[in-house]
Amino acid sequence: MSVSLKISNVSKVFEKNIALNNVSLEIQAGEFVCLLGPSGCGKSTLLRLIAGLDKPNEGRIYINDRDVTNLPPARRNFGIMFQSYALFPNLTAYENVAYGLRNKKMRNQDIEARVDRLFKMIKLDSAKNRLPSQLSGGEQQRVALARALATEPDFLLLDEPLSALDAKVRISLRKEICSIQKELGLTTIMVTHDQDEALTMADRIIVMNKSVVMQEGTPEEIYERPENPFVADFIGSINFIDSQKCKLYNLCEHEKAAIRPEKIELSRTEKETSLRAQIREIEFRGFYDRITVCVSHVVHGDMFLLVDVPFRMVKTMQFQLGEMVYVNLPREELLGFKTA
Ligand SMILES: Nc1ncnc2c1ncn2[C@@H]1O[C@H](COP(=O)(O)OP(=O)(O)OP(=O)(O)O)[C@@H](O)[C@H]1O
Repeated sequence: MSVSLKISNVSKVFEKNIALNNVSLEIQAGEFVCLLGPSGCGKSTLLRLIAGLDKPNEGRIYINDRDVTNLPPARRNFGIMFQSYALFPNLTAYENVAYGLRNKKMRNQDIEARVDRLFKMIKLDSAKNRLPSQLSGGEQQRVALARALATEPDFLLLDEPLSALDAKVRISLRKEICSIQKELGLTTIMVTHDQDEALTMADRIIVMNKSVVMQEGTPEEIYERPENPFVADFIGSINFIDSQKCKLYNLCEHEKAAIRPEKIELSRTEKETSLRAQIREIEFRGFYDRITVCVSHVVHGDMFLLVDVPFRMVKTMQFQLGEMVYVNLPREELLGFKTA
């Protein structure tokens, strides 16, 4: 069974350090939510409170509308997976997964059936009898996932589960975790500071900074409509344009505008709204080039913009360093913010 979770006005203080400041969240049954934010913003603390490994100073935590704020971790029925694989080194992969079930005094044949099913799910059937030291990092993390799922938890907590793995393994495990989560319909909360991970895996992202929630929404909402400069800057790349330049170039009425590098158009032909700019830097990024252009003004100085040009256009246009070009900032792609 999958459960809903509710965090209501939760604060946590460590001595004089405020780790969480009046945080409220609702997570639906079966939802995959990512807590995303820079180091020290309070993500892991929130996860620990949900698990019951720590208690909030203020606020309540509910599982399926039942107040569990004072319930010990063992009675909250969650599975958890950490960054460090944390497998028992002296037990085989199989016994690591079976461990929680043996503790529950489940019958041997039932344990066998369930553990076999889990090894099929993580596609590691052939490595069941190996010790953790005989498994790669990615394989160990898959065993850790199977172990977290073995007791059929009501929800799954993942604390940076992929950050110790190399890039390729990380990407394939992202997909595996997502498909297993969807297959089981299991409410899942994952802590990460990796924006790509959150954007590709989550149904909903909760962006945190300095102990508070800055914005929550689907990956598309967070990326396309960030509500404040912090979120705009933390997720993806972005150019900020100050109010003086906004007015000077007739861009928008806001105090601060922002535009993502891939939304800016670079060309050799002038448009009514385009600005003259010089190419100052070309950085090869594989499937696109990141080009830095400079729009100069004799009185108001330089405005540097990052522009992402897709690979095919790079090939046909052959932009050169130092070349004068036109940049167009489509008005509908400009995000406007009030400065604090
Ligand atoms: N047991 C503790 N004692 C004192 N301060 C703590 C404790 N745990 C966390 N903190 C502080 O609370 C704040 C939030 O920490 P937390 O671990 O939740 O951040 P985080 O977002 O998970 O960071 P990271 O991505 O680096 O793990 C930090 O300032 C941290 O130093």
